[in-house]
Amino acid sequence: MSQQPDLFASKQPQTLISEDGSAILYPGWLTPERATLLFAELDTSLAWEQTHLQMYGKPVPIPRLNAWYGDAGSRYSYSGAHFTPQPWTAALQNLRDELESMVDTRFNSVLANCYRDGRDSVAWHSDNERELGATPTIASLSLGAGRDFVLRHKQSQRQVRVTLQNGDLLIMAGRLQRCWQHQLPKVSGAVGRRINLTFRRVWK
Ligand SMILES: O=C(O)CCC(=O)C(=O)O
Ligand SMILES: [Fe+2]
Repeated sequence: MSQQPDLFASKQPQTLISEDGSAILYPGWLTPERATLLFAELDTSLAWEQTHLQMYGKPVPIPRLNAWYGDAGSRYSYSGAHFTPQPWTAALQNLRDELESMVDTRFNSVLANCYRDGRDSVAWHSDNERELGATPTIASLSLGAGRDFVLRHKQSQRQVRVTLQNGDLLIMAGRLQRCWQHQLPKVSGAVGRRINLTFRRVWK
């Protein structure tokens, strides 16, 4: 018997984590057509930079490109590097408005990451900088190549792994950044370019 294609079920939100914070996945939040257009636009138009972090007094390039956009004054620091946001582009502002009508949060900034290939990655971390507040709601939109994203509970070490695909939205909220870490591991073999946008609220 052939399997019924999962046309509608796959569009239902999936609760990945509901204890010690929440992580909810909205598969295909953007249609593949819109996601692919948006990927191409952001890839060529955002002010991508190579950030260096100081490690034992030496500048070390992080394994991805990034760009920071937001309201004036939403200054953000991250592992000792300071970012002053670029003003919103029309595309990013439209997305922010759509996301704000979905979740009960005002986002005043967005961190864009570009993973050029499988060697680019994000190491284990929590988005727990003070200026995000104790229980930040973070909206993470994935565009381009699918990549695995892993969450790990700080105490129990329990892991939750999900492949984030073109157009998928992940909402992380509540105590998630206090109780869990996350990473985007490197992958061997050919993998395409990926852009991730994390919309955040930075408290001044
Ligand atoms: O690229 C991703 O999906 C995650 C990025 C991330 O964790 C971050 O920028 O804090
Ligand atoms: Fe993160």
